[in-house]
Amino acid sequence: MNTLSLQQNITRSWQLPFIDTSDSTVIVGDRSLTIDEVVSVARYGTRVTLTDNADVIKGVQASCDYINNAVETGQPIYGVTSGFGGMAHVVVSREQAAELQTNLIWFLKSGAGGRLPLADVRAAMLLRANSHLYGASGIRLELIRRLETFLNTGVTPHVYEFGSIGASGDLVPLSYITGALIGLDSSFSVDFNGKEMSAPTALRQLSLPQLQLQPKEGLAMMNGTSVMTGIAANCVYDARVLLALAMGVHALAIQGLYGTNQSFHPFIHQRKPHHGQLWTANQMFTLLQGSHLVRDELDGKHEYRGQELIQDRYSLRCLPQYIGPIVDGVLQITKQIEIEMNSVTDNPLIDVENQASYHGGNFLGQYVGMGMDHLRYYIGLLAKHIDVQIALLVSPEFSNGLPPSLVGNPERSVNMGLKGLQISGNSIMPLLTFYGNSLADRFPTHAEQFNQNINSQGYTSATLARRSVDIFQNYMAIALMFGVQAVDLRTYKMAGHYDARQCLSPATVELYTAVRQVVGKPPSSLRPYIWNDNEQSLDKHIARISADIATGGLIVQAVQDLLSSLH
Ligand SMILES: N[C@@H](Cc1ccc([N+](=O)[O-])cc1)C(=O)O
Repeated sequence: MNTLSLQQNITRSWQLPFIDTSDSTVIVGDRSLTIDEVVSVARYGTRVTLTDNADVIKGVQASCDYINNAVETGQPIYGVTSGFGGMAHVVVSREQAAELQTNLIWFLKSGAGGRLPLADVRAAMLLRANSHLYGASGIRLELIRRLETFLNTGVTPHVYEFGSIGASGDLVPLSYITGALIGLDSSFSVDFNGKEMSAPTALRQLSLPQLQLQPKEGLAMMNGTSVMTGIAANCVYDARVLLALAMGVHALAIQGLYGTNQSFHPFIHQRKPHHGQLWTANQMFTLLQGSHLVRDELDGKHEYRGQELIQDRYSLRCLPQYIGPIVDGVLQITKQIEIEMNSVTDNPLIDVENQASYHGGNFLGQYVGMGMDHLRYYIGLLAKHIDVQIALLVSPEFSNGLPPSLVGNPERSVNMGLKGLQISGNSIMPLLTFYGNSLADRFPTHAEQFNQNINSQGYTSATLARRSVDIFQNYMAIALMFGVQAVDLRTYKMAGHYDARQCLSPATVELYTAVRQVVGKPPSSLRPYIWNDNEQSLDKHIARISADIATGGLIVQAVQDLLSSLH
């Protein structure tokens, strides 16, 4: 594997500086964080403010008081007055209780591989602060405030891409965040708005002192699902954008193929009313409304069409039945990740009201592991569907008469059209279905002296989802290029010119125009998007479109209605 390009990919979503000059703020601690809020903080630097709810602040302090009292009175509590994991039988004295926490950072400092994207680490810090504000963790407000400061000043600890089995949550990744937060040692490093430096140096620049952890604080910081959940939140956001774009691509392909709108008739779908199927049919119905490039057969009529089939092939006709379960699945994952984001994920948990603490396992990231396994699986299924649509578009026997490989200028007989683009897409699609394989079921049974003997692999599943989303953005770029060229060529067949804006449905014009703008080729009645092969670099177009998708640019804005209806 080319590690350099992998490394570049891993760091692709870095956005610097992480400082938003607008006055919008995300409040943390009200137990209602959304994925959109996580993304706005993680990627676009929206400021964070800890809640000023007095009960919340009191609860945080009360959980610390409970721990201090337990240590003073010598009560046996896991990870406070005992050793960790499979060594939980070891008794830890009051005098060693603080050192136990710092030592936890040291022995967990064992990450490997490349670095997580900064935006994923920022999401993790936000979620860790949110979790701690429930007042069930025994961690000082001062430490939680430090997470707020890091986020608002653009200080992001370096975290490795390997190291967590997603069972005790993300022990190893969170040890890097914790070490940096307290400035434990110069071997902990951070990114300070684009500058690499040691954590103690960053603290000095922020005029913050190094901190000594108190009993339970190390465990509270490191025992949790916040890193995998942060990555997952960013990936779910991206996957929802890609799902909306897939709908847009299909709407372009159906118009390029001169498909019928009849298959999206509400009568059909009300008779099989799965939520996702209804959503998909309804959205496609709207996306095609008013188009001059579809067979308008909503009245229930159908005609013999010579050598063409009387009804469309399955990739068009069964689109709602195929995409429907994917929509339902993505919605389910969204709900589960948002619950995980607003959860307390450490152990033990302190019940201040009843002056008790409970040993449990909220750190097990199975919802994230399975959720990210499923997300990658759904991405693979979406890619497979787009692949067959492209295959129809390039084959005259299936395309209702488009030129082979969507050649623009047939007079130049060396033109081969989008042949290379299809091959490139064909190299990506199998990878996406491959990434759809599950990881949660492949776990080490003996992990950590058999203590963590059931584990989610949620962290690695989430980093794979990040990779799958990145690759899918490239594939989506290719699909959009096919869609745009196809509707131009269909427009020529129907209207004798190449400006598809005049024939497309109103709901797809914006997407079409956004793609033409992003690649720097405005629509024209005289030429389709691709006329001669040697007049553009297709690779540059792929790069521009996928960068626009990754950063929520014009192309994403063009499917905003679809996105906001996805619930
Ligand atoms: N998540 C573990 C805590 C833990 C287990 C193991 C380790 N460790 O490093 O082996 C650390 C912390 C629990 O609460 O039981």
